[in-house]
Amino acid sequence: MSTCICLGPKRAGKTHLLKALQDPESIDETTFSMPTIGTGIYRIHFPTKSPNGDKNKPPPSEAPANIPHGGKNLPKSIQILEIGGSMAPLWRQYFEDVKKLIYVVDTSNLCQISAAGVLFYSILTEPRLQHNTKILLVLAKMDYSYRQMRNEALLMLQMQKLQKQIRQQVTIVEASAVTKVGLDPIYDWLQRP
Ligand SMILES: Nc1nc2c(ncn2[C@@H]2O[C@H](COP(=O)(O)OP(=O)(O)OP(=O)(O)O)[C@@H](O)[C@H]2O)c(=O)[nH]1
Repeated sequence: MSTCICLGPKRAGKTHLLKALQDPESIDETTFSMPTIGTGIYRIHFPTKSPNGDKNKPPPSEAPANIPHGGKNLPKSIQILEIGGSMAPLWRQYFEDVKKLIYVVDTSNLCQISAAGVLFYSILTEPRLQHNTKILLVLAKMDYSYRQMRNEALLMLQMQKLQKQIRQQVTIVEASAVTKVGLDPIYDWLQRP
């Protein structure tokens, strides 16, 4: 059963982002990710916070399944299924029992964004994703983009109009796999029940 899936157009930055979430040190500006043909599975371990607020990333082998946190058991890790951009015509096959959906858009490529918005809209209106699916929109490659790009990207995605037409609450995070901007809010979103 797929509980968390990651989608987005070709070369949007999904693999890079998931690798950076797995191991932030594994990605820098020289790293190249091959296009994902089919799907890929990533297990992401959440960084632990020490009492003084510092974050440590335990090696996966040391990570227990769950940790108590404020009286609740928050997951210690999550498995994410990445579906390659070249699989867009087949995305629908993966929409059963999805609890969390990450949609990645390349903010440095404004030519791609309108098409990315159309695909995003078709995902958000999918009946199987109406009730229990939480949505995260990642504005990726922010290290490439200038500050204003976030607003342009949201304009081109027609987010304001979209939010009025859909039932789901969409969380938006700006991120870069290279500078690691945005990784913390993504960990938080992934860890939240
Ligand atoms: N500067 C910068 N480049 C990035 C970043 N993320 C991805 N890239 C570049 O974009 C290329 C494509 O990224 P991928 O992560 O492979 O894209 P994808 O969405 O998995 O693509 P598909 O496998 O085709 O679906 C990478 O090889 C990097 O060169 C980022 O945060 N910053």
